[in-house]
Amino acid sequence: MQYELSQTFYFEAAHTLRRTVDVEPSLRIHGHTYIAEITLAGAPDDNGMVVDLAYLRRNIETLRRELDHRFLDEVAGLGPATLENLCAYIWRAMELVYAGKLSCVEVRREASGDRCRLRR
Ligand SMILES: Nc1nc2c(c(=O)[nH]1)N=C([C@H](O)[C@H](O)COP(=O)(O)OP(=O)(O)OP(=O)(O)O)CN2
Ligand SMILES: [Zn+2]
Repeated sequence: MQYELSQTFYFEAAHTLRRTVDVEPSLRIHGHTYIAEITLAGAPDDNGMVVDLAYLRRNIETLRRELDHRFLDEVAGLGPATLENLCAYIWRAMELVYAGKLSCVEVRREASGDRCRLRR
């Protein structure tokens, strides 16, 4: 039996974006509230847990500090601060800790209804 265990967190950050539409406002520094969700999949251990959520929250907090109240253009390794690249960045960070168990990373902006999911 496969279980999916998720934890959601948010971060607020600024960025610019090079685009072919809305060129000028996108190049201006602006901010978003991002909501991210990390999903781990697997079978429960003898304690009945896929992973202990307390550890997952600790690892997320380390990652959150790299993104919250940051200018995303300056975050090393992120690239253009799109939802796609944020999913990839979070995936790489979580994959280091939860290698075989990481199943999905989602990043969304509720204000505009934008959402991106990266799955194994
Ligand atoms: N494929 C993607 N396209 C776009 C992304 C993205 O992450 N992936 N991101 C953006 C922008 O960050 C942008 O600020 C959102 O712009 P837009 O869709 O034009 O909407 P608003 O400017 O109205 O957004 P507000 O959040 O309401 O300011 C664009 N495209
Ligand atoms: Zn933006």
